[in-house]
Amino acid sequence: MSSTDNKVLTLSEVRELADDKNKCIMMIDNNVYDITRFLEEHPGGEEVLKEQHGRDATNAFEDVGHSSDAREQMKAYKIAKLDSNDTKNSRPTVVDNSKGDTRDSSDESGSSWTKWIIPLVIAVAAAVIFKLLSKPGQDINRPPTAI
Ligand code: HEM
Repeated sequence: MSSTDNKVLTLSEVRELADDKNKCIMMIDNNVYDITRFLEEHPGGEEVLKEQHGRDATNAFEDVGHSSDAREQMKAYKIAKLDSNDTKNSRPTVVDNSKGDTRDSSDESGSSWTKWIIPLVIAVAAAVIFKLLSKPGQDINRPPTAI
């Protein structure tokens, strides 16, 4: 855990930070990043990042389909979380899974397991039904036992 884990910035504080045009500050998924140091290293180039300065770059970031390596890398540039009062307004174009709920990103793990649990249940049910149906013709070979 880094010291930035507990830091929270409001949208106006982020905007103040972004007044410094020599920096590159952006919000992705309700976290605030200072990626000034990363500009030159970014495989996608500096320009695309500079365009997002002071903005919510969640959509732009997701549209590229960044690798898990990229997601790992970005943690090093996180400076704070976005204040939960500001999370809705800052990402108006993002499809909001939490229906306006502004709890933190631990919600996401909740929604991701639901994606595979339904197919899993269906697969298990199908396997059980298949097993029941394919039991070698017990009823045919074995006469009913007299009581
Ligand atoms: C801290 C934030 C970011 C990090 C750490 C990061 C990192 C990376 C990395 C490692 C790659 C190489 C491909 C991959 O591994 O996915 C990449 C490619 C790229 N990134 Fe980013 N990125 C960040 C933010 C952004 C943003 C906000 C945008 C869009 C505005 C963007 C646009 C691109 C583009 C266009 C590519 C090139 C994709 C390609 O050539 O296939 N990145 N980024």
